[in-house]
Parts: sequence; C-alpha cells; structure tokens
Amino acid sequence: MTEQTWPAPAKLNLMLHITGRTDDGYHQLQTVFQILDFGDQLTFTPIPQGIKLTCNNPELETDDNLILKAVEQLRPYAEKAAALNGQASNVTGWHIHLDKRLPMGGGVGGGSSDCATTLIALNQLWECGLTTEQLATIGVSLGADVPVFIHGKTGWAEGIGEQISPYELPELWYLVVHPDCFVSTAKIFSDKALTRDCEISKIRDFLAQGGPKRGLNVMQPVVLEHYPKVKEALDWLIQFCPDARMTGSGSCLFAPFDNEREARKIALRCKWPHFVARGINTSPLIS
Ligand SMILES: C[C@@](CO)(OP(=O)(O)O)[C@H](O)COP(=O)(O)OP(=O)(O)OC[C@H]1O[C@@H](n2ccc(N)nc2=O)[C@H](O)[C@@H]1O
Ligand SMILES: Nc1ncnc2c1ncn2[C@@H]1O[C@H](COP(=O)(O)OP(=O)(O)O)[C@@H](O)[C@H]1O
Repeated sequence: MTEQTWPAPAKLNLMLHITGRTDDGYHQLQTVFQILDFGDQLTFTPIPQGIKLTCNNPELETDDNLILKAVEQLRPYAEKAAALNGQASNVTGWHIHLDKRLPMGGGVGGGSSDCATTLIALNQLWECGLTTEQLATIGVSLGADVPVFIHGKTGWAEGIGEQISPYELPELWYLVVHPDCFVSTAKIFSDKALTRDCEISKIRDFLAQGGPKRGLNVMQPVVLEHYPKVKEALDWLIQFCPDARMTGSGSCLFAPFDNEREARKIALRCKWPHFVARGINTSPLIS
C-alpha cells in the first residue's frame, strides 16, 4: 500500500433553527448543510504498526483529536477483519498527517470532517467492510456533525443534525470570514437567551424564503452579544452582502455570491482570515 491523500471538506449551515431538546439535553435542530469544495487534507502513509498523528498545527497532535477517537472506534472492526483474513490481529499501521486549513471553533465543521474522513478512509484501508449507515452511527457518537460528512451530501438535516435528507441546491460561491476568535459550541448551546422553540418548518419554506441566499441562524444573536469581534466582522460583510450571516455556532460568517469573481472581489478587501469556496452538492470524499 502507498501514501494516499483524502479530503475533509468544510460545511456551512445556511439556516439553523432549534425546535426543542432531547431527553439527554441535546438540541433538536432543523438545518441546511452546505458542503464546500475547500477543507483540510489527511494523508495516510503505511507504517509497520500503530497509529502516528502529525499536523501542521502541533496543538492538534493530542489524544483529544477526533481523528484518534475515530481510529479507536474502528480498531476492533479492523482486528476482526484482519483475523478473518488470517493476519491474526496484526492490523496495518498508519501515519496520518493532518494538513489543517480550516479555522477551528469556526462553525465550519473541521474537526467533525476530519473525523468522518478518518472513518471512511480506514474503513477502506483496513477492509473493515462497514456500511455508510454503520459509519454514520459510529460518527454521531463522536459528534453530532460527523454524519453529514459521512453521507457527503448537501441537504436538510433534523434530529440533532444527524438525520440527513440530501437536496441539490444551486452551487453558489461563498466568502467565509473568520473573525479570529474561537467560539465554544457547548457554551452557545447552553446560553439561556438561545431561542429553542422555533416552529417546525420544511425545506420548501427555506427555498421559498430565498434558498441559499437567505436563512435564519438562531445562534447568531447569542454569539453577537458575547463576541464583539464577530459583530464587527458581520457589520463589515453586510455592507457588501445584506444576507451575510453566521454558520453553526460561529464564529465564521459567510456571504453567498452567484459567481467566484464577485466573491474574490470582496475577499480582497477583507482584513480578517478568510477563504472563498464553492458550495457543492456532493463531497469530494464520496465522489
Ligand atoms: C452547531 C453545529 C451546527 O451544525 O455546528 P458547529 O458550530 O459545532 O460547527 C452542530 O450542531 C454542533 O455539532 P458538533 O460540533 O458535532 O457537536 P458535538 O460535539 O456533538 O456537541 C458539542 C456540544 O454541543 C451540544 N449540542 C450539540 C449538537 C446538538 N444538536 N445539540 C447540542 O446541545 C452538546 O451538548 C455538546 O455540549
Ligand atoms: N481534527 C480536529 N480539528 C479541529 N479541531 C479538533 C479536531 N479534533 C478535535 N478538535 C477540537 O474540536 C474543537 C473545535 O472543533 P472544530 O471542528 O474546529 O469547530 P466547529 O465545529 O465550530 O467548526 C476544538 O476544541 C478542537 O480542539
């Protein structure tokens, strides 16, 4: 086996409503996930045994990295597959290098996407034979956002974000701005001021209200209240695109454009870290 590089794309939440809570305190969401053609990259290189994780950001070389959590979840299936193939429990070792390109704590799902890519890649490399549904079930135990990256489709999501109905949206261009601050997802979900009683809606309501160009994110007012840096960046972006808004629990903001040229023109004037990406209906991970 030789070295292989796998993509871990970003996502945006084009809208995000909270309709209630589950018994274990998680929030029931209705959201539109938009997969982007930009993200992290994971390179898998065979080594005699074990797993070694390196990253261009050494802070991420820890046992808490979702990549290593994904490895641990898959290992029992790999050992079983190796035993069935007559290799005792001697599974191939892999050096995984994470090329971190996505902002962290930005609401673009980088950690979840790295986790999903690891599950899909090692399921193949270790010949575990798990189905997409089985991988998504393992994924949701590691993070509510992991399943959308396993399924790899833009679409409507409910439940805690794990029940996904693919839906083909116009593949617009997005300027994504990172106001250089980390927002804790758990902190925003636990804020008293968060609206948790949105009316149940359908994707047709989202489409009727302007589709990818418009959408309400109920987490946005809470984040703007606590993080002035996010508000400052949103105020700037709104001058060029009145429908600019926040993704997930922030801190990233995005503005949709019909073409790349428009998005890049505004990007040239942006003083915060940012990237321009195209919305795509199918993740490069599964296509
Ligand atoms: C808000 C969203 C929108 O896509 O994205 P991000 O801003 O994180 O990218 C997600 O729901 C985040 O998913 P993810 O980041 O995987 O969350 P988890 O690790 O499972 O949970 C982090 C924290 O958020 C809370 N949480 C998460 C999802 C959910 N539906 N309800 C919750 O209450 C959990 O209680 C936990 O304290
Ligand atoms: N592979 C990873 N990439 C990024 N963050 C990770 C990863 N594994 C674990 N984390 C942890 O997850 C948190 C943020 O996750 P991230 O996916 O960047 O945020 P968000 O879900 O807001 O986009 C950070 O606290 C970070 O330490």
